[in-house]
Amino acid sequence: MPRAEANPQLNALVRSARDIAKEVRAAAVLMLAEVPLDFAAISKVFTETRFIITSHKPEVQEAAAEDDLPCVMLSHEPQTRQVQLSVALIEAIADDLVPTGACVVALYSSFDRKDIDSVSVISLTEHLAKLTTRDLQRLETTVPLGTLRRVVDLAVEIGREGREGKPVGTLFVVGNHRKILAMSHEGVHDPFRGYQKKDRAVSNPRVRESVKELAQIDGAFIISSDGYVISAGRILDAKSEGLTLSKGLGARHWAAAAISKTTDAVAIAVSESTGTVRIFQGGAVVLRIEPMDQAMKWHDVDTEPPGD
Ligand SMILES: Nc1ncnc2c1ncn2[C@@H]1O[C@H](COP(=O)(O)OP(=O)(O)OP(=O)(O)O)[C@@H](O)[C@H]1O
Repeated sequence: MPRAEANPQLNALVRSARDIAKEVRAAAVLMLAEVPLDFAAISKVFTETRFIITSHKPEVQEAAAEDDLPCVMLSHEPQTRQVQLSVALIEAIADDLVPTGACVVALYSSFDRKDIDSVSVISLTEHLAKLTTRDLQRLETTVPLGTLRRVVDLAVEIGREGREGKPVGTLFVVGNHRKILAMSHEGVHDPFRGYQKKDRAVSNPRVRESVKELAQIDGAFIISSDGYVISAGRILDAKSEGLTLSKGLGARHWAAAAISKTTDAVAIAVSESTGTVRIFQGGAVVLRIEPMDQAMKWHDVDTEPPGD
């Protein structure tokens, strides 16, 4: 495959990235590339640090594969560089290419459309605490963003705080609630039965507290698209045949994958053992959020992506 020539600017930036990575003990150097470069030659500079390519361009992904280098594939959507880097880092963690808490040096183009012109040092702990609304928007779900964001926030809080010093795991299924009810059965007597609608809104702080308390019971919370708790303690009956999940994920995560495969609902699982929140869509993990020490902040991205 033909490769773009490396110019002196790129060579200088690559060497700087290598030196910075060494200085800050970065776990990897991540290059967000727009055109296929001679990645094999560039990787020779990184003798002590892992070199990862990321791109939404198929020709760049092919070039990385040809050069035998790890590549995080981005989907083709108009996004800001910041969002592309966020997504790439989340995916790199999910693929076990870099550990959470690590530091990564990123090489990308921010002022120029194609030529790499910038180097950033990104601390993954701080970075991942700043999920952008677009991280959720890109999921393209029928569930309104407001509902999704509230439930994800709740899940992250449960994963981070647990209850009375004990870790707590739980499961939320959001959207298409009639179908989800039909595809599940009562595990415990529904603690929300008989409550008025306003006392079941996930936007209500009192309801959020109840959900956190009830997260300790077995089964899943079923949440409607418009953000009301429909039921709690439901055992999902969807079959997990034909699905693949990472090693170490148990029954709760298989149930989340299965229900998101058989319906267009979004399943959000909080792991009891690690506090990690995984968002499932179409039978697979589409977003993974590691537990943070500090509260997660949502950042709206208003800048427009650079044109193609
Ligand atoms: N089909 C299901 N529907 C709803 N909840 C389920 C289902 N299967 C399991 N669970 C819930 O998952 C809990 C724990 O299961 P398990 O430990 O196997 O899950 P896991 O995926 O390993 O998650 P964790 O990381 O939290 O341990 C059960 O106690 C139950 O509350």
